[in-house]
This record gives sequence, structure tokens and C-alpha cells, in this order.
Amino acid sequence: MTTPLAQARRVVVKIGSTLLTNTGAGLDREAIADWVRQIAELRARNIEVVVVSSGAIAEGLKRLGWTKRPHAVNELQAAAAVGQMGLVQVWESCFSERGLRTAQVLLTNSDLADRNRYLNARTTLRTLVSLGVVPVINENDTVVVDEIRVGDNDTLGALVANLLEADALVILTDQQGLYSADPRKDPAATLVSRARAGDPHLETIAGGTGSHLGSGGMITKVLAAKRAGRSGAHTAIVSGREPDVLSRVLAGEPIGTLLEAEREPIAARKQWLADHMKPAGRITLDAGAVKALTHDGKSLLSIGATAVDGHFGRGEVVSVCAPDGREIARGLVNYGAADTARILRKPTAEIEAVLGYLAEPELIHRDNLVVL
Ligand SMILES: Nc1ncnc2c1ncn2[C@@H]1O[C@H](COP(=O)(O)OP(=O)(O)O)[C@@H](O)[C@H]1O
Ligand SMILES: N[C@@H](CCC(=O)OP(=O)(O)O)C(=O)O
Repeated sequence: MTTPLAQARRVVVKIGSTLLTNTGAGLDREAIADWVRQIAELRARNIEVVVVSSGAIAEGLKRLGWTKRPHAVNELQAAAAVGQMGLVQVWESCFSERGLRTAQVLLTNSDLADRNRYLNARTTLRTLVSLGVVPVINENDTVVVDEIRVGDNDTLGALVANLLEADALVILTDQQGLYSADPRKDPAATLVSRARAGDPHLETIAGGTGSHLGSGGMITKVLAAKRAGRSGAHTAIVSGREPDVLSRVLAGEPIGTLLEAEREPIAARKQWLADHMKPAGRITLDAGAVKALTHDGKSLLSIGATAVDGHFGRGEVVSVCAPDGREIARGLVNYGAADTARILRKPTAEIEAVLGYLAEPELIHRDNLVVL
């Protein structure tokens, strides 16, 4: 039986540092050339491919002769800048040997959090893909500090899958897939071959971080699958060393781990709201308002809001939380933080008397709200 990946027409392929750099020994040109051969085959089958390539820091460390990964952010950024040169050189030369054009795209979280820049990134990527170019994307490590980082390329891969409304996210790593426990520590761990993206059990078995070269480990892959699933993309986590891995996975062969998107994809604009890595503030609700949003698909009214945190203006993205602090939704708020604080627990009919104006009857309109 074939998996639903046999139907995928647009895919994001994310490749981790350990694989790309042969566990830190230096860029594995042979392996990269082989993935490029498979990508060329996919293109010939009319499958559009975007690559998210890690490895800049790992390659930079090697080129600078640093045997230990530094802690200082400026040193990591310098390593990324050095390594990125080598990375794109190898990708470019391997693709050109196959007669394919490639393009370097470096993104940060703030490029995706700002609505205009997000739309620009989307248009540029779509244009590249429609021109038959294979974009090679990485985080722009040189300019990002912690507050504005995506942080790891599994998440970046999911954001790109959402941005392009891809059908699949294929994560190539150094293990056969997701196991019931970290196989480096537990030899009895078994492979999870198929599960629902977003199943909370997956997060418990994926715990812990990865190798010293990469950043995420399995937990970021599981969370990336959940995120990609929201726009309808299935995720495969497979070994990049498996022969013909890309061709086989996208022919629907059940290898590695398949994490299936089961929900109806949410609309692109709502997806953008959900993908905000760092909302500008937080509004907490009472239990009745939580139910109105999550079960009844209602707008958020001020009467159900009990607390507000952060500094945000009208029109910014905020987190909407249950009384226990759990984030249940995100949305574009109609009132800034100071005015929101003044209308907490107030019925809509009193907003004008309290604030001296009525911007909108709802605190967040349902069209601008996505339940997570
Ligand atoms: N449940 C699990 N199944 C598989 N691997 C796991 C699991 N939990 C932790 N890991 C670890 O995650 C590592 C892969 O993550 P990472 O090194 O960040 O890879 P990449 O560079 O491909 O992103 C594996 O080598 C493994 O040691
Ligand atoms: N942008 C970083 C990637 C960091 C990262 O997520 O690495 P990995 O866990 O190997 O995919 C780099 O190029 O080194």
C-alpha cells in the first residue's frame, strides 16, 4: 500500500547538519550530489521541490578549525557566515551538473512575522519554483539574535511548507525515523512508522535534544510535523542515507516515519496568524469564552477577557490563553493593550462609555482568529 506522499506535487525537503557535514567532518559532497540527482528526478516527475539546508554552522566550525561549538552568539554567527559560503557552493555546483538552477534564500523569523515581508517571501519563493529553480533556504544566522530567531531548521521547514502550501515536508536525518525512545540511548527503541501529526504522545517520546552539530533533535521534528499539518502537509522523517530515499518516499513507499496531517487545512491567512513565533502580547479568557471560541466558533468579546499582558497596538497578533495559561488561539486584536485592559470583563455595550469610542464590537473578530 502506498502512502499519501505518492500524491504530493510540492514538497519541502529539510536536511540536517549531521548528515550534510558527515558528522562534522566537512560537507559531504557525494551525499549532496546524490540528493540533487533524486531532486532532479522529482522535478522531471513535475514535483516542485524546495530545500531547507542546515549545516552552515557545522561547516563554519570545520573551516575555522574550531573543534568545539562555541557558546558565544557572535562566534556562532561568524561560523554560520563562513560555512554558508561552502554550503551554497556545493549545492550550486551539484545542481548545475544536473542542468538545474538554484537560489539562496536566507530568512529570519521577522521576515515571516511581518505580514508584508511574509507575502513578499511567499511571492518570491513561488516565482522561483514556477521558474523551475530549486531554492535552497537557511536561517539568516548572521543577523539573528535569540528573540527573533526561528531557532532551528525543522521549524523553518514547517514554516516554509505553510508559506508555500506544500503537500509534504520531508525531513532527512541521521536516524531511520522517529523511535519510541532515543535510539542512541535505548537500543530497544522501536520505529514509529505511522502516526497522526500533532498526537501529543509523540512529544513525550521525542524528548531531549539532538547531536552537538545540529540543534533540534527529534522534538523539533515532531513539532514541525504538527505545524506543517495545520496547512495540510504530511511529514516524513527518514534517514538521508537510505538509498534513493527521496524518490522512494515520494513514490509512496512506507519508509521511516510518516506523520499524517489529518485536519482540514486552515486558510492561508489564518495559517500566517498561527505561525507567528512571537505574538506581541497575551489575553487571558474565562472558561465561558474559551468554550465560545473553541467549540462554538465565536468571536472574542471583551466580557470574556480577564487579563492582558504585553505592549501591543490595535491590529497586532496576540496569544489568546485559557485560565490555566495554555495558549488556545491567536488573533489580530482590535484594541491596543492599554484600552483592552480598561474593557476587560465589560459587555460590548459599555465599550464606548469606557473608552470614549467604539473601534469594533469584538475584541478579536472570528475571521481574524485561529484556534490552535
Ligand atoms: N525518539 C527519538 N527517535 C529518534 N531519534 C531521537 C529520538 N529522541 C532523540 N533523538 C535524537 O535526535 C537526533 C536527531 O536530531 P539532530 O541531531 O538535531 O538531527 P538533524 O541534524 O538531522 O536535525 C538523533 O540522532 C537521536 O539521537
Ligand atoms: N541555520 C543552522 C541550522 C541549525 C539547525 O537547525 O540544524 P539541524 O538541527 O541540523 O537542522 C545552520 O545552518 O547551521
